[in-house]
Amino acid sequence: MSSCQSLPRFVQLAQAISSSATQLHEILLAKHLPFPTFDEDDAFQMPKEASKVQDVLIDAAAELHDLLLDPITLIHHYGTYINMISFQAIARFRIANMIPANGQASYEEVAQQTCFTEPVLRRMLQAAMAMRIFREPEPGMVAHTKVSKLLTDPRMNDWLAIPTEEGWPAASKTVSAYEKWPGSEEPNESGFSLANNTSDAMYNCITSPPERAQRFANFMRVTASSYDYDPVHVVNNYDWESLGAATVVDVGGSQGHIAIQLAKHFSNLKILVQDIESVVANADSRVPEEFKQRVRFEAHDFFQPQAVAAEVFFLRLVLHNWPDKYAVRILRALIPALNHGSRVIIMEICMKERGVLPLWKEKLVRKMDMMMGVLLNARERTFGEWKALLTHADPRFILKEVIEPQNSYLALIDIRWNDPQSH
Ligand SMILES: C[S@@+](CC[C@H](N)C(=O)[O-])C[C@H]1O[C@@H](n2cnc3c(N)ncnc32)[C@H](O)[C@@H]1O
Repeated sequence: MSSCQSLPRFVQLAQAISSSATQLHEILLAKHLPFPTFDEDDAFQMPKEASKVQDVLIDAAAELHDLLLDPITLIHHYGTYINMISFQAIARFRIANMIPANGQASYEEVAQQTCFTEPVLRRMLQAAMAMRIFREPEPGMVAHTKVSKLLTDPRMNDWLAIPTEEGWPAASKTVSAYEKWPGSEEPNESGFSLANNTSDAMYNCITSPPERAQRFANFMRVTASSYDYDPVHVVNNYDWESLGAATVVDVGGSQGHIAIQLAKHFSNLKILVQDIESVVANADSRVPEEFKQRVRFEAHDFFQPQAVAAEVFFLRLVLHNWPDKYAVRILRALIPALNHGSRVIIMEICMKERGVLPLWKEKLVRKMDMMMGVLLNARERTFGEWKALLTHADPRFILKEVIEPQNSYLALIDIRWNDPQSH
């Protein structure tokens, strides 16, 4: 865009969109891939080679959109609380399942399966249609788009239910929580705690009733299945091979989804997954027979001193759930098991300064950061904040390298324990 500085910004943006759209078209043609549509059976997936073009297209189109709005309409556009009403209705009543695949249902038929009158239901769904969720193939009728079709999967519906049933009430109390507990480092002093009128932190509160726990588990499963969180980034972006016959402790490793992938790709590795009792209780049954010798589970509270000797302690998506005071405790609890040169690998978002990421990705990362605050009074951290956290926990934690896989928000932060006195 630098060659056309004299042109007004909206023209520069339109030109960037035009040339990037041509590039994307050529990539898709060359690879015989389908073009994106909103059709319910749409099979489009952005090829990895097109990710730079995708960044330019989305950011330029969004900037053009924002640029052409007046300020009040712009604020109105980003004030998304109204959108949550349709999302909540759709998720709570499982409305996506009321529309037949490749068919249609009338507003009246759908309304009869909910608590809404037909006019209210129609308003809810027409607001959703403005966001590409459902469509009106003819007056009075509702059909799927690719977005609403996705929600027919019960796990995807739960994925939508968590922001509406848990996140939205908690978000509305978050400013009040920061006001009530300024500078708090307690996970139970959050918008979530206020919204639920509880002194429990989110993870303790969300375990009952069972349907609530199941809904949250499904939300986590869907989130973990997105490409950004794919275990492939753990496998491909660290030199596990060079560790030889090493033991890796996956601290807070849930039911072993990362451990199984490590065992599958690195036959010399043994992985011990530690998590809370209820999580690891039956986890062994999920491990394929061929890996059972090398993937084991242990109930261990990561605030208690680590007792297992290992070459590597791996913590993925653990510390971002905790305010600094607790993250420091989790790191210090590893110290009894660390020898000079032991590795601690943290896999987390490493927040960038503003403007480094394409804006559409920065928006997603900043939402994740805000969500950690809303739910757990926690946060995502920048490189500088990770470094400061480690030094605060103990200056013998030496940050060696930050590895940033392509197409993943999660970086691998490679740390060595530096204490020649330890064995
Ligand atoms: C966000 S999940 C991350 C799971 C996994 N590491 C991954 O990358 O998908 C955080 C994990 O920390 C576990 N956890 C929470 N409190 C814990 C504690 N006190 N001791 C051990 N694990 C805990 C949770 O059960 C959960 O599995």
